[in-house]
Amino acid sequence: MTLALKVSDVHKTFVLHNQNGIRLPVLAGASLSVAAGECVVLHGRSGSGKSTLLRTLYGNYLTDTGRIEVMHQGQWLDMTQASPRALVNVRRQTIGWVSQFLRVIPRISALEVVMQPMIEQGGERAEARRRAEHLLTRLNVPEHLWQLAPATFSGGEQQRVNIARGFIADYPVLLLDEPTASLDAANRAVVVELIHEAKARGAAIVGIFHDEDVREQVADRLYDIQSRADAWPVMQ
Ligand SMILES: Nc1ncnc2c1ncn2[C@@H]1O[C@H](COP(=O)(O)OP(=O)(O)OP(=O)(O)O)[C@@H](O)[C@H]1O
Repeated sequence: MTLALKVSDVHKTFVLHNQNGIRLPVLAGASLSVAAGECVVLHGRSGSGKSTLLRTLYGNYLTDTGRIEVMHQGQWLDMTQASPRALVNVRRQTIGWVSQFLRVIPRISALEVVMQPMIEQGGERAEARRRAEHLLTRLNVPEHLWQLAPATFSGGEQQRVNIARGFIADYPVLLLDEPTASLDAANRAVVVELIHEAKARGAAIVGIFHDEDVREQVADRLYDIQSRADAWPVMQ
């Protein structure tokens, strides 16, 4: 078993500075390891901290304590101590993020939006284009939309463009934040296939899936988040 991600004793408290400095303790000693080719699904009641943990793994939130080590270009790198420059490099080469929301870039065509992560990794344009077209076809994004900027696309079309963008590059680690939310059954099935293919090539995946059916199809194991808010009252 080759580990790709090691999370040790991560604590995270939100401090609401504009609300009298109220402290919201959310993560209390989160610890998990994820191997290459494995999909771990975050599990817990609403508000238990699933999104917080996923965002923390991507370096979006600072931690109070703990380590988040990722195997990056042959070496372990602690994301909690990484410089902004290292973080950018990790996100370009090692950790992919797929959510249901597309950050729309004005005037850039859907095809270019999807190709971009692979080109940033140093991929050939022709190969990136071939893969992007293949993914957009699989995700049922009509061909007449490919040359248009996705700003005017429907919510579901934008979501599928974003999924194609998230799966085009072969990231060693993938973080999936409800990528199937509000997709129809046919497109949900495509995303499940993409996840199986990513696992088969050795991606280590951490995801949140509210759809139980999808969860059962992709999860190798569940990681139960023991919410700190269950144990601690909100403190000032
Ligand atoms: N940026 C933030 N600032 C302050 N509090 C936050 C922030 N993000 C999340 N929280 C709080 O942290 C707690 C956990 O939220 P989080 O979104 O991680 O839960 P979740 O398990 O993903 O919930 P759901 O299943 O409903 O999406 C909640 O009480 C939420 O209010």
